[in-house]
Amino acid sequence: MLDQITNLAGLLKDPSLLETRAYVNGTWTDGDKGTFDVRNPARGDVIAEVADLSRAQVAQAIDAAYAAQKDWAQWTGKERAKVLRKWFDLMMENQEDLGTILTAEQGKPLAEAKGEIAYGASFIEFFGEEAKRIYGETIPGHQRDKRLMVMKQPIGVAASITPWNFPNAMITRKAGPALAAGCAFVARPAKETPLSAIVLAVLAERAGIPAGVFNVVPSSSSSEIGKEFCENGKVRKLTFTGSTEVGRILLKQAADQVMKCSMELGGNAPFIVFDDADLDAAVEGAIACKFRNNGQTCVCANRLYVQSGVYDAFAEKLAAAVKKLKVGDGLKDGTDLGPLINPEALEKVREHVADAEAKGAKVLLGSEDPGLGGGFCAPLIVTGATQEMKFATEETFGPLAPLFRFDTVDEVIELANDTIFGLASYFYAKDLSRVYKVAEALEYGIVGVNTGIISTELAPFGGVKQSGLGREGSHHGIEDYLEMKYVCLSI
Ligand SMILES: NC(=O)c1ccc[n+]([C@@H]2O[C@H](COP(=O)([O-])OP(=O)(O)OC[C@H]3O[C@@H](n4cnc5c(N)ncnc54)[C@H](O)[C@@H]3O)[C@@H](O)[C@H]2O)c1
Ligand SMILES: O=C[C@H](O)CS(=O)(=O)O
Repeated sequence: MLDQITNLAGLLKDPSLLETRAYVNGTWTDGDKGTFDVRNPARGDVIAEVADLSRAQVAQAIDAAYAAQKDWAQWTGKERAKVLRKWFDLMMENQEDLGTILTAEQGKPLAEAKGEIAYGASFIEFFGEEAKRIYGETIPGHQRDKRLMVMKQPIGVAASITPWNFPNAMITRKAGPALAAGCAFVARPAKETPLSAIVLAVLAERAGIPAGVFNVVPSSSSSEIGKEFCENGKVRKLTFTGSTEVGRILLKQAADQVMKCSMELGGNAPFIVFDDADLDAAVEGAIACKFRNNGQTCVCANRLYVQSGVYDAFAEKLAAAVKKLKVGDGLKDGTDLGPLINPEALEKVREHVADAEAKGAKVLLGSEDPGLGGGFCAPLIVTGATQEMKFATEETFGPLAPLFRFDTVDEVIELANDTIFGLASYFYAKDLSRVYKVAEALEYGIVGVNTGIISTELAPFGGVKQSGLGREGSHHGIEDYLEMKYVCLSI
């Protein structure tokens, strides 16, 4: 039987990091709607009661951000860089506690949670440095008395809506460039995982980020808060990470104000193993890519295409590796796979397996129940997968690896691109000509070649087709929070 978390603060080196109120204009604030429960997905027990803000309170946070942004934009890039560096330092000094809070509310193994804290903090570090490099330009005039300039200026108030699967990094990947650019930020985290967002505000306050510049507005309501973000005239930027379905809703709502939007949406990643691949490396990459966060990432392999000549060998090697994965409580040492976020997520995995079996697939591994109850699921491998099965077009978002067979390069490119999504893709091959041609032919924003992990703050992360708009990370990432102003000077 799994232990209950009866006192989350008692698990922390610094219990004061566990805050449950909202952070608005530098003030810790209760919710007009009372509180909502945050549950640990491993056990289902309530670990915190968090302030439930009303739409009116969120409007007040937007007002505060609008007022604070004027002064924040006057800070030099170097001054902003200094407080962002302090924020980064505090995240890393408290990495263990932030990881424990994250695992308690999201379920992922503590080692992964601590890894997310470092990954999330890296965006604050990187964009703090970029704050000093927001360059304009001068352009030779079109007439002798004209001097042309381009200025880069902060867009204003940025409103953020983020998912539960990376409750730290999906916020910092936005707040980093936003604050570095001189914007103010209002974050509405997922109701499943608000604690990781709130503790970012605790550390922002300690770092000296001015009141009103970074605000966290937890709420059990999602659509009402989304409408406030889209309809409030003081919001200049909507930055969303989540499903394509919700992204569409928000884009339609934001259209009324022609609001600038960044969209990091759903995926359906192909993972292709060619017959000249290093199979052991491909298995290692498939484990990392498919089962990170229990398959609950936007860039997880959703479809594994294996060339006929190596299909059986790859399936055998993958099964041997998957059998070693330990399912259990994320707070316990040695756990590789925690629980899924909720019972509905487990049901979707079961639905995809049942659909595949009904259409002729075979469950190679993972049919047994891990016997832990709750949202725990044994990692699964299915063989005989075909494009007619649900997981060919829908994100499974769970620990299910369907193996598709293919014969030719042209065939697998067509299969891999046969989706409305275009976020991440992966393939393993050695022939240089094949590597270059396949990387060019895949219709995705991200291509991993001989690797299953592509995530870094140094690179532009984002999708094409219905996987999103814009990029997060890299020097490109700050452009989404800047406006370009052309000045024509007559002398
Ligand atoms: N591209 C990326 O970087 C990226 C990263 C992580 C997750 N995702 C995607 O997110 C999805 C999983 O996360 P999820 O289940 O939280 O997604 P979701 O779209 O259901 O929810 C995302 C956020 O939007 C909020 N929301 C839901 N409906 C809303 C509405 N009508 N108006 C305003 N806000 C609303 C939710 O409360 C949550 O905070 C997957 O599709 C995954 O691929 C994408
Ligand atoms: O779920 C999607 C995140 O963007 C995952 S990561 O950025 O690859 O860690």
